[in-house]
Amino acid sequence: MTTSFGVLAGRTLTTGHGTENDFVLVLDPDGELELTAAEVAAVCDRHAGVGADGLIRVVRSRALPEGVALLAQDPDAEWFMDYRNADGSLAEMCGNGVRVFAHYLRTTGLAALDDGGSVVVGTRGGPRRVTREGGAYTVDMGRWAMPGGPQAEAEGYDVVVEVPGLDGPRAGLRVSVPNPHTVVALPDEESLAAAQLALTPTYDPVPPEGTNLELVVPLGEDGSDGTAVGTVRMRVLERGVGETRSCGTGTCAAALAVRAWGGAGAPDVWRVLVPGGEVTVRVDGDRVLLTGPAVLTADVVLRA
Ligand SMILES: N[C@@H](CCC[C@H](N)C(=O)O)C(=O)O
Repeated sequence: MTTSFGVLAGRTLTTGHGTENDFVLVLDPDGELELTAAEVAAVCDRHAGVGADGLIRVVRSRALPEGVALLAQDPDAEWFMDYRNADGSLAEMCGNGVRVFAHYLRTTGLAALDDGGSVVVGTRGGPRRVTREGGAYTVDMGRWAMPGGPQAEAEGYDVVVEVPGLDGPRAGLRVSVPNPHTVVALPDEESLAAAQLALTPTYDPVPPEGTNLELVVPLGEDGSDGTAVGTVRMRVLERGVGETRSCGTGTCAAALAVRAWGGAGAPDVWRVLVPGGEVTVRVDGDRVLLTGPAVLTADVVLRA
């Protein structure tokens, strides 16, 4: 198959990851690049391209119609994260990507971001403030929601999911942050390992915008320093990608679902263990915050 990088041919891209959820970043400050889904998919292809879970275009908000609308909400959102999944589809938000985006702005000098400092990043899900603390990044991920409403939250599920490799259908809880997630609890790590995420799960009802799927095993709580902290292990099947080694919005969804299942008194702070590392999720009322690392790995020039 011939791979065409199209308008990206000849460009220098930067690669990076957050807990091994990996991205290619392309700088397009004035919004001159009209990317097609095929071009994004060609670059993200792990055999014929650079390889990544997603592509992030780094563009000034004022250069995009959706960015201009966002600047009316938050004039500090100078830069916009134009996020595409590996198959070229658009997504509302990427929790690992927005940390890598902030780290890219800092590393390239496009934004001053000292320790303790912060930057507002425009996304399709709204403006997101990212704060650098001790080398890690904390993202105010904004308001979360459970599309099934209070009834689903109280009952703990609003969708039935069949996952290949697991014995029988499972109850899932939908969470929006604001991209769509479905969280399914499993009893133990053996079941988590048995799930065949290379095969396609089925959902009833079928989520209209598609969904990311998080399989989680709650691992208990620890209150040693006075604040209860829960721990959960997670695997994720990302919409538009496949199984990835982490998903930031997915870790928020996982923590929110496990917290709902725990009922009153469940911790607000969760360590979420993913194949690519660990992040911390803190629920603050109707908002959720995500803390984790961000790494840049290489600059690569695409051949024409
Ligand atoms: N990996 C991201 C989520 C990327 C978008 C997702 N695949 C979707 O289509 O909603 C994250 O870290 O949140």
